[in-house]
Amino acid sequence: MSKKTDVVNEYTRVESKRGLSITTGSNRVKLFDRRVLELGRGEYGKLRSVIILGLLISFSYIVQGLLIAVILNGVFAGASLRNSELYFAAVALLIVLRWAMIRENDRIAAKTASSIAMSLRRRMYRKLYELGPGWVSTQKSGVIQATLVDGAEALQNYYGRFLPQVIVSIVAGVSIVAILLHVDIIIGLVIGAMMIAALIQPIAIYKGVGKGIRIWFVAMPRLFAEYVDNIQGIVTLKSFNASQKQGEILYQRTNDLYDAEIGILRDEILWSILPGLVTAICSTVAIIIGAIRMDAGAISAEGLLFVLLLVREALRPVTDLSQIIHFSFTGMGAAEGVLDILEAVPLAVASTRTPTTSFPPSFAFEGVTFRYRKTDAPAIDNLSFSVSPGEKVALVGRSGSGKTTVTALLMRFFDPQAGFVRLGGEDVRFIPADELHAMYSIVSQDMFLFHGTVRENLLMAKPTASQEELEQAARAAAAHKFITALPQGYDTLIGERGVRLSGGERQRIAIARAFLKDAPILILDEATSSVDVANEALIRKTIAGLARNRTTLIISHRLLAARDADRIYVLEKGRLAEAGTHSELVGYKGNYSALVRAEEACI
Ligand SMILES: Nc1ncnc2c1ncn2[C@@H]1O[C@H](COP(=O)(O)OP(=O)(O)OP(=O)(O)O)[C@@H](O)[C@H]1O
Repeated sequence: MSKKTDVVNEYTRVESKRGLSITTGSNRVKLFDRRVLELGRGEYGKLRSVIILGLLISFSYIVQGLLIAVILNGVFAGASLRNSELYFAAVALLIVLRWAMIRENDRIAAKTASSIAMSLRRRMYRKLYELGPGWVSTQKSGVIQATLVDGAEALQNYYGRFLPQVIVSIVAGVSIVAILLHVDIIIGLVIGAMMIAALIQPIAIYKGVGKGIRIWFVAMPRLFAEYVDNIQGIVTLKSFNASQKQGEILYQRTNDLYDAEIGILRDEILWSILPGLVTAICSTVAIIIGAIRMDAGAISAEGLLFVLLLVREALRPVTDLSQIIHFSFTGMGAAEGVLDILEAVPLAVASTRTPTTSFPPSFAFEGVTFRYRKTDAPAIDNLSFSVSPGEKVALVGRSGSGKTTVTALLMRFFDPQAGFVRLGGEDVRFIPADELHAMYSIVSQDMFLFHGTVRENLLMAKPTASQEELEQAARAAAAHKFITALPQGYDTLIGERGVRLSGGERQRIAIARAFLKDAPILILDEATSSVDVANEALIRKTIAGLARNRTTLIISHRLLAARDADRIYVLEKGRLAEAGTHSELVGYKGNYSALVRAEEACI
């Protein structure tokens, strides 16, 4: 498949997913869309000052035209220029006032536009948080970033500049036509019709530009996502010497973007020539019609003068609008990505039932079946198991057997297609997300440390913790010693993803966070997988302390970690294959004992 076909197909796929008219081949012109207008509902209050100033600026041009017509009428009537001094002063004052209003309008419009972008980003961020890791994991992080940054920026101009100008142009245009109709009905009608024609011409070339911009909004996030992937995976790329192949993909994505941009540029050149041409044609037609009407005795010479001065002003709102109409194309292109996020449906809102009556709580899966996507084989298949309050249970099984998916369902990042996940006997769907998440402390193989100090990363688990509490948790996690050896101790910056710490050190900070959170259920998902043998012994000891008085779920494909559990559940392709203690399962000679033999053979 050629590169260009590829991006167009991707574009078509995205468009068709969104049910846009463009895939039907109709290329329907859209400068407004109900969903996009509704999306900006919270922002419209901010536009009031921009619209009022815009109208004042437009009306200042009309009044200026009227004043000049009066002055010129006086001159033609043989009156002394001295009689017009007041009018000259009024024109000068108008020009100064308008200059001040234009400056103020630019300032307010820029401020309003960036406040809209900020507000859209906040809304998207809140929505992403509400959608949670389940939804986010189905998207490319680069695409989300591009939508948050570029999508919001394109829409800020749509709401902050294009929409106010539409209102100003309509009100000013209609007012001028009303005045012209009052002077002469034929001239009013002709100028009105020409104004509509002048407005339609940029929309007519929307077909090309609009589609180009929409393609750009597919090509750009794809390129961005590719860059993010490559930067995040730079170590892997280097170690596999795969940078050339990835470079070719990047080159292709850049070319897609280049093609889209060249297409837009080509249409834009045509579009930038047209407004001037249309203004010249309209003015000429107005002169001809005005002369004909004067010849027919319908209007006076003064009336014609007034009409000619007003025609220029009649076209100003239209040309002002043509100059920024591209904001509507980019806005509509960007809106789709923003709407994808804001209209995504989160899991149904929970009621406010109390999660559990006993501490530590029990939890259970009852006939749970879950597929990540409709067509996928189930990751969890009719799974039932329970964990009693304070019990330490291990979930083991081969890679891909569904262990981590069990955690995701417990945390309600996804809802199962069948069955129930219960916490303290309560269906997790009825427990408010905050309360549900407060029940778990998770230590997993890939704990995320944010760019910030050790202290900030620890406080995430308990923002009100004192230094003493931090140190107590760090000691319990065998982390205090290495933290104090860092250049600034607890105030040491540990960088994005904690890159300045070793895997074992990161893991111990994650365990300290779990100590601080002090939640009644502890989930250990391959908690010791990224540490060396000496550290593993240390961490296993700290984890044993952490598990005391908590309901604990140990997820591991290494059986050493599961050996001491009160009960072991063995998963096989998302189903429960065996259950029992270590000695019972070894004696049973099923999957578990096969895993034990395999592990012993490796050692
Ligand atoms: N986000 C996802 N989208 C689609 N399929 C997924 C996703 N995450 C996991 N799967 C699939 O679901 C199944 C269970 O995966 P899961 O990560 O729960 O297994 P696991 O037992 O924890 O594996 P491991 O021990 O390797 O971590 C696998 O077939 C996996 O490919």
